[in-house]
Amino acid sequence: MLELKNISVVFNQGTVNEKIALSHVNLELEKGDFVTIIGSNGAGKSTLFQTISGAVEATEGQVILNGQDLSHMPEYKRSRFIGRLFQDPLKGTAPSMTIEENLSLASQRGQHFRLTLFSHKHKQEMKQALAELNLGLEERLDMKVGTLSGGQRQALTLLMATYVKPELLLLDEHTAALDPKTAQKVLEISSRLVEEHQITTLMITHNMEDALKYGNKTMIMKDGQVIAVIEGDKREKMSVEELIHLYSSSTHDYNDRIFLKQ
Ligand SMILES: Nc1ncnc2c1ncn2[C@@H]1O[C@H](COP(=O)(O)OP(=O)(O)OP(=O)(O)O)[C@@H](O)[C@H]1O
Repeated sequence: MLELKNISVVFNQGTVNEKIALSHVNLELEKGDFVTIIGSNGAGKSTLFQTISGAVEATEGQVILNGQDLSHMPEYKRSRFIGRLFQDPLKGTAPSMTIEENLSLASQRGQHFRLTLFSHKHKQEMKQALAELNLGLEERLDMKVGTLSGGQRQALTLLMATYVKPELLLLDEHTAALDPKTAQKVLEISSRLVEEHQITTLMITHNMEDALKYGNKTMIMKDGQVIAVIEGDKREKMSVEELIHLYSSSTHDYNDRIFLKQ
């Protein structure tokens, strides 16, 4: 489904500022896999997402999705079938447009955008999808998105990213800027949407509990490399303490956000 073949990313190659952000990363995912990614600061997690989404071109290696080599495809073309959410709830939605207008744009992913409002049937479908978020947004279609709270906005962004099912969804610490209660709610919505629609998903998190609670695989990164992928029985039985132990053997940076949170 998603194959990363020997991906390396070197920034400022050949200069004094040369930085190897990813080094020979290999990964093979099945359709519907939901992988949580943890790793110390600077491990290369965001660079990995940048490389998959096309914001950064790999220095070496290939990104293959459903058999198609995306390595040289520009980011805007990949965005037709790769959804991405960021930490900042302000990204991903248009604040001066209404909820309905934002969802109208999301429903046209991969087509030429036209700002058309929904037919009655589509409106009902949209209301149903909003109702499933359980945030009361289905009664506020005319509300400007800029007036929503961070959690509501991130849940809406999530709905928009999955409204037309993407082939791959990248969640880049998308709940890190929310308060803990709202973060859990948005994570639960994420997990439900991903499972319902069987969307292959990668999620970066600094929360070890969430890394084990959500998804079916957990990947640990260090110094630009994938050092472990935990899955199956081993993952089922793994406690947060064991994961922290495994993780801590990969980093000695005790200013790392994971340690500061425990
Ligand atoms: N555009 C860039 N130019 C030069 N170096 C970069 C660039 N982007 C990232 N890096 C470096 O590459 C390494 C990996 O960075 P990356 O942001 O991918 O790590 P991360 O695992 O997402 O870290 P964090 O958890 O702190 O966000 C870091 O050393 C970073 O400083």
